Amino acid sequence: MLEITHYDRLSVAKFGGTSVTSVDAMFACAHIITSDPSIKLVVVSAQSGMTDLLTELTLSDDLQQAHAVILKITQRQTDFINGCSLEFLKPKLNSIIDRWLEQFQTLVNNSDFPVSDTLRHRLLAQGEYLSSELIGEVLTHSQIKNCVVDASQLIKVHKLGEVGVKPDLNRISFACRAYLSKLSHDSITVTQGFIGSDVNTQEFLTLGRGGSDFSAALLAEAVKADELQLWTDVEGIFTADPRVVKSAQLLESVSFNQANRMARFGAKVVHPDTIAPVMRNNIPVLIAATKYPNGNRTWVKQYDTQDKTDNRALSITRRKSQALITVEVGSVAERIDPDSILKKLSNTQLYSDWLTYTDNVLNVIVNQPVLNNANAVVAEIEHELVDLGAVNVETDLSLISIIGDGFCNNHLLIQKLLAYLADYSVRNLMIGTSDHLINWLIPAEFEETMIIDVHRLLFEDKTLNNAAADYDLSVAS
Ligand SMILES: Nc1ncnc2c1ncn2[C@@H]1O[C@H](COP(=O)(O)OP(=O)(O)O)[C@@H](O)[C@H]1O
Ligand SMILES: N[C@@H](CC(=O)OP(=O)(O)O)C(=O)O
Repeated sequence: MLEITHYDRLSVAKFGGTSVTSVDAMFACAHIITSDPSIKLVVVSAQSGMTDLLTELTLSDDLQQAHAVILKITQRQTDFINGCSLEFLKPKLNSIIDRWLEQFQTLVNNSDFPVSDTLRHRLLAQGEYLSSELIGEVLTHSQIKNCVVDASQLIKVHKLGEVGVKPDLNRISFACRAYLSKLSHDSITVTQGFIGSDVNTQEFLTLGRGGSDFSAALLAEAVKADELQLWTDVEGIFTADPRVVKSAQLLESVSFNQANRMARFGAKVVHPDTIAPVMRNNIPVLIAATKYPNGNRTWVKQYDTQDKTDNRALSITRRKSQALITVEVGSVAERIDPDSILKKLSNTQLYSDWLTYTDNVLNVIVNQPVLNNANAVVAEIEHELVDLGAVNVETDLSLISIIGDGFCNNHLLIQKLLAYLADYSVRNLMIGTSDHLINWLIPAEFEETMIIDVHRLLFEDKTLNNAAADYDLSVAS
């Protein structure tokens, strides 16, 4: 295996959507890179809002609709240039945008609508291609020697049906090492998050919404980085989404396991697949705000002892747009093997990490947008079970989770939580399956009020804090 020997220390820094959304924000990224010579690999997302626009475009029924979205994208780039206060930089950035727009329009004009799956991936990826070229230019103006590399040449994956991708770690590692070993030690590499390609077919692929964190983690693993840095619009991981709970408190340090659970249960600040690659390699992760590079931050790292003994609730998270599929599997005499239903579900994008089977009723929570794409499967299950039981699908739910360690043994906390939840039509409350997670479903309309209230209960209520201490279980202060 090729060794990368010419760096004393190597960090991968990923800059999210808001960090590349204006020229000023890009200069803030440049400042961070200049201040930390260990940063050799930079991963960028699309400017915030761009992937939403590109998604809208991929859903166009015809070229006319697609052109209406192109107009919005063009306006966005005009605003980007107008927001640049450095006149000398404008022509360079303008020429990058013009070239990109021309290629983008050609791609759209040659497309058939509705777009094919292959084309959908290619269109979705264009936001990252643009932002990487733009930031490359800003870095050059900041005297940072850099080279922009196409991530589809680095992030090699296996396409899993229509469902997703599985990274090929050996191929990613080989591609990254081959590339970095040729790079001079005073140059950094800029690449796109969110983008990859199939190892066998070379088919162009994207990694799913928010997937740039995952790209950065895979690259950190591939080059055996000393550190992964996720630069975003908040100072780290908080006790709740700070946009929802103004009094949310920053967590200075969380373990890989804790961060993994928070991400999986909806703390959007980290993509759910990010932690596995860094955890495998014990690579610490810094999460910090691009705007306040010297401000507070969260470290995600190996933390085994604390993990087991801390006994505290750490954060409250939510997964929006959830659907609950309830399948009545039938009476004991004539019941259908729930395995066959699970197999059906697992063959679709309806993959779920939350299911129960009790009293001949199978409950499965899935992401609603995915459910909408998989209606045929729901109909198929419904058809098979028509004589035996019913399939019911409830939509517009949110999955609220409390995540921590050992806090499920805090009797007073549980008592107060249940008393609070009693006033709501809570569904599928899960307590005690593990001592680090409690979660439940709630109609989306109650979600924000509930998060604010439960946050107050967990993290701001002094009585509960004292009671928790009585049980030798402290709630995060
Ligand atoms: N527990 C949490 N701690 C911090 N941020 C959170 C949490 N839960 C959700 N978020 C949201 O995550 C957002 C950052 O993620 P994202 O928008 O994907 O950033 P980026 O585009 O930089 O990758 C924050 O603006 C915040 O609203
Ligand atoms: N462009 C992608 C990738 C991404 O990770 O974005 P962000 O870092 O802004 O969450 C998306 O919007 O889903």
